[in-house]
Amino acid sequence: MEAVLEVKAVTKRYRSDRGIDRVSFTVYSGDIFGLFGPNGAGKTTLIKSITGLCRADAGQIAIFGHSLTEQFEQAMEHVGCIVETGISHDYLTPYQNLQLVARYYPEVTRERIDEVLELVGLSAHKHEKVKGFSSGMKQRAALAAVLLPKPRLVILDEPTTSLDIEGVRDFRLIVNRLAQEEQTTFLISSHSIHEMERMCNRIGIMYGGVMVKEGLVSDLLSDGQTLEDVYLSQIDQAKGA
Ligand SMILES: Nc1ncnc2c1ncn2[C@@H]1O[C@H](COP(=O)(O)OP(=O)(O)OP(=O)(O)O)[C@@H](O)[C@H]1O
Repeated sequence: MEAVLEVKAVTKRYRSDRGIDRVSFTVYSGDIFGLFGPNGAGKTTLIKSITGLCRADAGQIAIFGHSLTEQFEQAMEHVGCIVETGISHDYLTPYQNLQLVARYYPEVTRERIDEVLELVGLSAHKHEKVKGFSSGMKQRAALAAVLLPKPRLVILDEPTTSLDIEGVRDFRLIVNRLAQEEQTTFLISSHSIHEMERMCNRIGIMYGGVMVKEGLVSDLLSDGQTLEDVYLSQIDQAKGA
């Protein structure tokens, strides 16, 4: 199994003395990796460190075998990410937004733009300005832009926050479909284990800046436990430690 993302002993401390401490984990090709933890656990800090939006104080990160610090461009070449808010221009339509993104990728065709709009469920709205969209529709438009060049690793920070129940279900279907049809690997953070339970094959649980548990969902579940049981018992243990 190919290691797509290797994170080794990554530490990032803010001036507040909070942050993340010696976080290590690996995401393998084809994984849908769910990164869970309560507010302030360090998920966004970890994702920002992985995507180069903030510089880790210590540790190593490699993506597709390329060091993030020494070979940033190669490391990020096949990565698509949305951290905090996705980028889409409000005064343009989703179609025009995708045309803009496509200018950076000569291999992206008009058919691919239509395919991605269909995938995220925006075909019927592709010629309406993003300005009038609900936050869930804006999230779909941002996701379309990330998926356009067929990234091999997609990193999403809290992608389901503005989605309604149907939107969460659609998101899950999109992720599963891409994992199967385009062999896309995912790293997705969330505080809602319910939403991700049916999607992830591997999870990491963070608390207080530390990765308290990590592994295959199939290994973590035993004796009829749900992922929520595993999550809550890990958080309780970490609180008591
Ligand atoms: N720019 C910053 N300066 C100082 N402290 C920060 C900064 N960003 C985050 N922190 C602190 O670092 C810790 C981890 O925050 P982070 O945003 O990574 O957590 P999170 O798991 O993503 O939380 P949430 O689920 O609420 O988004 C928190 O205690 C937070 O207060």
